[in-house]
Amino acid sequence: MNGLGNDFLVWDARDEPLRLDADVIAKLGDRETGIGFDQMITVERSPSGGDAFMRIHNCDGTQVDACGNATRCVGRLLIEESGKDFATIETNAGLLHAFGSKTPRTITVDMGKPRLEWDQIPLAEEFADTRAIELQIGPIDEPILHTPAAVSMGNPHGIFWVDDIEAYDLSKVGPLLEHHPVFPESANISLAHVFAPNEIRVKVWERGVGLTEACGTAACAVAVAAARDSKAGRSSTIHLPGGPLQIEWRESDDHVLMTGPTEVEFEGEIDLETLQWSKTGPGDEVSVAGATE
Ligand SMILES: N[C@H](CCC[C@H](N)C(=O)O)C(=O)O
Repeated sequence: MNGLGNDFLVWDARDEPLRLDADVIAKLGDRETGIGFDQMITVERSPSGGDAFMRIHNCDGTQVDACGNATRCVGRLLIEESGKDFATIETNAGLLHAFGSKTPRTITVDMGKPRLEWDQIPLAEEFADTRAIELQIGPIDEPILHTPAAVSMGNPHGIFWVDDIEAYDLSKVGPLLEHHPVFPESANISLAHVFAPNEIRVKVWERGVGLTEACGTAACAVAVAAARDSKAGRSSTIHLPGGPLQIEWRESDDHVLMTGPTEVEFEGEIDLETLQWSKTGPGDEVSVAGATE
């Protein structure tokens, strides 16, 4: 499945628990020799009353606690399976609620509250104001990127405000920033440009993955960082390379709502001994226009 091109292997392990070690996940995630994905999502029985538990591994095999685009995809599967118009998904970052919409395959997820304190991101130092922390790369007198905002949506994000997201080689500076010592658990890195009222262009270097077409938690983090710093209102459209996500940082309860599309690319099966895999079923039918609805 994918959400705006951020793609996932979604494994239903509710009947038969699945335990894969990091190097098997990395092998499956390899786009040359494996199936290829940004994250592996394992859907498990929820021990505490959710419709399911969602386990997330980046394609480097690291387990992480939040993945917005995948939450929409799992939400869609659970909603279609149950016939209800909502689903509750338990994650290590908390219980999330997914809601269907009148547009097929478009799902809204309540991603919960952003974490904004230095030790919640987490950051290695006690920054009083996480809207702009001391961090820069490049020549001291002419830094390439500097003073990012820091937000957690259950995973760490560093957000650099720029005037042109294409003016930087994110594949080069991304890894430096992802593993910068100021982020003790590394971080997902976004370049963000507010190009119109409540319209923000974003490009993401994802922790444990690299450049992706989209990142739902980054979209949430950028929208919150912009609102906190009066660069946008509490509702904004985040334009990622793979397409737009609508984000609302709700005033009443501080929750962040993310709305966007989902797509099933194909169904398949994998022999876990040989890691051979094959397609066994189609994905979403593609509309005449060639784009999925
Ligand atoms: N693509 C995911 C984010 C994965 C974050 C992961 N790269 C991490 O290490 O936190 C999303 O849609 O939110």
